[in-house]
Amino acid sequence: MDSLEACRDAIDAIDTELLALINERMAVVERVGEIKNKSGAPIYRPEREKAILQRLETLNAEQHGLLNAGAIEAIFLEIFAVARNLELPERIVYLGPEGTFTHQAAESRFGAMSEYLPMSTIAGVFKALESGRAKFGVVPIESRQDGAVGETLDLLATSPMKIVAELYMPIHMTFSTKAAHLDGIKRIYSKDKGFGQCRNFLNEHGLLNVQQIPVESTAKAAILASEDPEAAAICSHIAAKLYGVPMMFENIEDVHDNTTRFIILSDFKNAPSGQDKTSILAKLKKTTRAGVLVHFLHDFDKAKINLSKIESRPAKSQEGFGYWFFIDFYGHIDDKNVQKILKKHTDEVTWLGSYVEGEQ
Ligand SMILES: O=C(O)C(=O)C[C@]1(C(=O)O)C=C[C@@H](O)C=C1
Repeated sequence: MDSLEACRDAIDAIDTELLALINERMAVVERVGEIKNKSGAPIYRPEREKAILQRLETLNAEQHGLLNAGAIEAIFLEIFAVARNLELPERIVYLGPEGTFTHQAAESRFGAMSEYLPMSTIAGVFKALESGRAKFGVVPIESRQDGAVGETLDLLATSPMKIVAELYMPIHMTFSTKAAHLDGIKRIYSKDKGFGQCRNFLNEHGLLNVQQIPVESTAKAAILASEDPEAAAICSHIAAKLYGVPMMFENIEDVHDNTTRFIILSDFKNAPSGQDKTSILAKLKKTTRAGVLVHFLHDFDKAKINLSKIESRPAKSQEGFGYWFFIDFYGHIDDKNVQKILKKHTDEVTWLGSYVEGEQ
């Protein structure tokens, strides 16, 4: 096969086989959809998708395939997204507008074929889910640099929606503007966290004294900057491109491996995958009494359960000043040792979801 033409003929022949195989797979998927729709079982099964990816990655390594794990994931995540759509088209609501990092996160999991509904606030995402306007919701929950997204935690505390998946995405910011020079810029728009993540850049470019206007999202910042030549936006690459704002500087974030953790919300419980995390909210009684939290955490130690995170938030509905604790740990709600703890603290703990641990 030394000519370009011969190579292309070979590719065409392989693509014909691939297409037939993918269609064959989708016919089986359609059958799965019928079975699930009869029983009302959830369509999205992150633990099954994880198992498929792991099996294929192992197989690929044994066969010394040319694809790396990232490539296998990219191809198959899109296949899963198409498959889910075939089983039952489901709408995904996310913190918009179009072009937010959350939009990017949602697309990475639900593919190009799904129907998306952008909301301008995190509360709007929860509302759309609770009213049944969408099956899945995607919101940010924490950033490596700025910590927790308080609004998401507060809404998790009161919503019946559960976390069904988590995903980590690297965050790169641009400084985008229609102005020709930096000194023509009178205001900068971004999400509040956007300013925090680019403090060094703003300082180095003498922009700390320029008015900073926090808006709901980095995409909204790009829209505003697209309408105002005296403004700039700290926003994503996608948003700058989508709204036609030239990028003056790219990758302006202080920490280049800045990552945001997103959660996917829905109304079902995942089956255990063997590599799960669980999120709970602990409203411990009498938080002013010494040792309450220590005693609670000691139960995890005794049960040999590792915590991955603990975050305290001022309680919203307790008398006086109290705290709620958002805790993530390794394990699934159905695990025996987890059940034991949850039963012991049944009136203090709210289960927020068990889901496959995301790759960082
Ligand atoms: O196995 C299932 O439950 C399916 O629905 C099939 C399938 C797939 O394409 O392999 C699709 C969606 C689920 O999220 C997991 C796997």
